[in-house]
Amino acid sequence: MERWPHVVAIAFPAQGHVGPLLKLSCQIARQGIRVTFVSTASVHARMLQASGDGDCCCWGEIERATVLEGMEEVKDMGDKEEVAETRAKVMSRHFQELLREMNSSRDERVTCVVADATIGWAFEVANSMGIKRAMFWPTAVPGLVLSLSIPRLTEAGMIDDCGSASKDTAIQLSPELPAVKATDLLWRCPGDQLRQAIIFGYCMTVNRTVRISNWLLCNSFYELDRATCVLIPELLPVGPLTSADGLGSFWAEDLTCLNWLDLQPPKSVIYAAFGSIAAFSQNQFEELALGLELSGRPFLWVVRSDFTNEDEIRYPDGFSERVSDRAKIVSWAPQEKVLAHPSVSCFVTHCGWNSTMEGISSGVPFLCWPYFADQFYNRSYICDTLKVGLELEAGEAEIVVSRHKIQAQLERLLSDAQIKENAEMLRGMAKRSVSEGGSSSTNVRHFVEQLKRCSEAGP
Ligand SMILES: O=c1ccn([C@@H]2O[C@H](COP(=O)(O)OP(=O)(O)O[C@H]3O[C@H](CO)[C@@H](O)[C@H](O)[C@H]3O)[C@@H](O)[C@H]2O)c(=O)[nH]1
Repeated sequence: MERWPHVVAIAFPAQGHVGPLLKLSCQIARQGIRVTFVSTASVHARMLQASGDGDCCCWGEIERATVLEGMEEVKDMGDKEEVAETRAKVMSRHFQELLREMNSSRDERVTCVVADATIGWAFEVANSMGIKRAMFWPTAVPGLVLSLSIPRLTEAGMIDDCGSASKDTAIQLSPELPAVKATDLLWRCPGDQLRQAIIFGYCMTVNRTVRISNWLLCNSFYELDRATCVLIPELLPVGPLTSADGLGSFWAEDLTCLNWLDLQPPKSVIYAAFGSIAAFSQNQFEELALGLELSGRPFLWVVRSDFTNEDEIRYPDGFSERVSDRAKIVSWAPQEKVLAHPSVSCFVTHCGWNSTMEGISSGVPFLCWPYFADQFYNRSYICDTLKVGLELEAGEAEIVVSRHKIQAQLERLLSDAQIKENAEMLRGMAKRSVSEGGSSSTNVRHFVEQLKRCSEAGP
């Protein structure tokens, strides 16, 4: 019987995880691999609804399958740990059933499970069924090295059982990389110990996941992360994972902002967007609004309906009228297209890794305002290592950043010629890595070739 490789991809059910894995899935599918993308029914429904006509170009090339949310079995919705554990248990059980069903009802057996590193259970399931495993690391590569170092750091007393470190801690992952500060630990969630415990728990499973994985993939490119890649030689950077067609978006993109951008002068617009999770206090939201106003420049601001901790979005008095001739506010933007637009001058960001890679791909300088977890490390990476941005926030969620600080940092950023030059250089490197023969596209090709060989060899 003729075999074709069949990859089953599954991500943690959140925008920042589903998006990049779906983009990778599409690349693999375009190279002749059969791909089934697995998520929860609600995630699939959101993506389909967001793409308007119920479909977007890549879905034609990949199949969809669903696993249960796990929410059905959660007893106490207020207990975040219980929610996380129950969901993992239920999803894992259903994922196993799904794989069994696929293996029994198709001519081709599943060749490989490609899964996000945050769902260690998917690797356990695939391992127990003798299916090959590719781990996808969704954030900055040094974060992977940091996660792999947890046992050593705990043993040396540098971090405690909750992943916290004393203020003056500096973790040297490699002589080539700046030391990781206590405030930049991947799992750090200021003011939310429970969330930190959950993320630290995910990071602790990474050692095991790496051990049982046949491939390690990440959303970066070799030239960007050379110093870290030498620490994990088997790592295959396959990024930046981008797609300009809104693939995998959970919200409908407001395309009117592209027409608005067309009307603005080149490199004039401040783009402010904080990913899919970050939520501001009302006070902080107002300072941001007033800081953008004080900049005196045109701005495009993404304000999700759940962007503040209040029931509804409330702008400062008179704000909307005062900025109406130079502001565009949308609830979800076609971010990659926006960042690539010639009118955009800089990116005010929470430093989510996808936003970081998308900003790097477009050569925009960053004004960094991290909110939780890997975003603190990404901020330092952007500002201190890559030198393509400035920071805005001191690292504690409860500290309000004033409108004047926002205005001052925007001015500094936009007049910094070196940052612009560095950003432009990275843009070129990112573009080369994904073009024909570039490091990332070669890595994807090698991965695909190996999958094809595996499938020829059989299970
Ligand atoms: O108006 C918008 C705003 C965002 N996006 C997209 O949404 C994604 C957001 O991803 P990311 O920047 O990584 O932010 P989060 O949604 O916050 O992602 C979570 O997942 C990431 C990957 O693990 C982590 O780096 C983050 O800290 C974590 O919060 C990106 O692809 C953006 O292009 C849009 O398309 N339109």
